[in-house]
Amino acid sequence: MARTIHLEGTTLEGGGQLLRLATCLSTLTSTPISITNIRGKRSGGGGLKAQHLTSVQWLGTASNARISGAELKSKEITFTPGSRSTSGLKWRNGGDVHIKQNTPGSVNLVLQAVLPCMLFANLGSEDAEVDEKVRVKITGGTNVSNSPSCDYIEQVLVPMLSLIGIPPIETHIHSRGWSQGGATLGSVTYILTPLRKPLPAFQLLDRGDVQSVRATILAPIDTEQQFRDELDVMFERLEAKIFGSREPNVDITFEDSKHEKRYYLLLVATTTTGIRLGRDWLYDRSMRGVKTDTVISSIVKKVTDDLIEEIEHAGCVDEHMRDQLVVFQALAVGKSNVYGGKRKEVLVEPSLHAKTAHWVAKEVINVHFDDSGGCKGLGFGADAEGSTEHAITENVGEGLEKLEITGD
Ligand SMILES: Nc1ncnc2c1ncn2[C@@H]1O[C@H](COP(=O)(O)OP(=O)(O)OP(=O)(O)O)[C@@H](O)[C@H]1O
Repeated sequence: MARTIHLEGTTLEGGGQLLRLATCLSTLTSTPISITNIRGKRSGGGGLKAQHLTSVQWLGTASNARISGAELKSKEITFTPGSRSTSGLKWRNGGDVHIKQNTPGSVNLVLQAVLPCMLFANLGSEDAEVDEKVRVKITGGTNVSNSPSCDYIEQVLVPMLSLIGIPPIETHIHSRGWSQGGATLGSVTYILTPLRKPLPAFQLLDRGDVQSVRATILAPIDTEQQFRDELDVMFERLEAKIFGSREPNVDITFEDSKHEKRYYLLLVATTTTGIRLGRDWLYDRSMRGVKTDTVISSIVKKVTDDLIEEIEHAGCVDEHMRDQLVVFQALAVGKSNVYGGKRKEVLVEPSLHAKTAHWVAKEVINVHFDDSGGCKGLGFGADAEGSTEHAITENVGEGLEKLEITGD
């Protein structure tokens, strides 16, 4: 049995992402891990919330893991996946999966934890029904502060994953789940195709020019015109900064959020090389008491300012995408490079989330990220032709198709 790798949960960002990435890599590579002081840098004492517990339990069931400490508020877990040569990974690709939370915990943070497992798990398995698509329905929050929204996943993450060689993923939002304006549960189904071959190294080095911008507004219906007007004025003012000498191409869509406290704006720039840069904002507590007019103009200003910053550094990833690609760099075959851009001639530093992901990948699977964002990946599945190292059994894990976590 491999030695258990210990991770201190207060390291760097010290939030839930450390736990998600560590358990995901542990599951795929059958590496036992323990984590102490989980989410130790978060207010309220840290520990597992429903969203984190959901991910850990799904991955634990998929890998037939022995887990201790998997309960709400727990600050410490050990996660020992079953050895592949004996029990194998129980997750078999294909079919329907429903992961249900009864709180509006971010569905996309659950997706962040389970997606690499669903994409990579069957590499090297001779029996794998690799042609079968996986339809994963996740219940919870679709628009939650400090996490990717479903709109961001659909318009930014999925196209970026396609660029690096992941088969296209369909997004079907059935209903919105909000963390603002009273807790509301929503659900979304992602339809994905598991990888047939190890993921080759990828190079995201050429940003290209911005050729279009899409604005997605979710807000009370009576604010539609004001939102559109504010955006029109803003785009006119910033035209040269966004499009340079190109013809401006802006598309605005509006959806009624059906609640006076639910405002969300996402701006996505698409470049000539297919790169997507996204920035968004969800109305939150910090804006309570602020008048509607001011709410709208502040959101429009904040999100456009953030997008301009992303455009000006000329890198191939926005701040949030950078850490979300780390797991794919870490598992790919060969050295993948992701250019993060420059500010005042100096390379943009990886965010704390990205640095944390680099650290977790180094600790759990011993891959190293250099200062410019390059990483020679593990080559997951590349040595598995005919071997059992990354192969899995045919069994479908009991309980994987339907997982329900209750509690806060
Ligand atoms: N606006 C956003 N758009 C896209 N992705 C985002 C956005 N905000 C945060 N993220 C991503 O969501 C993840 C958040 O990780 P983090 O550890 O902060 O989450 P968490 O599980 O909610 O933890 P905690 O509750 O401990 O903060 C990161 O991958 C980050 O890049």
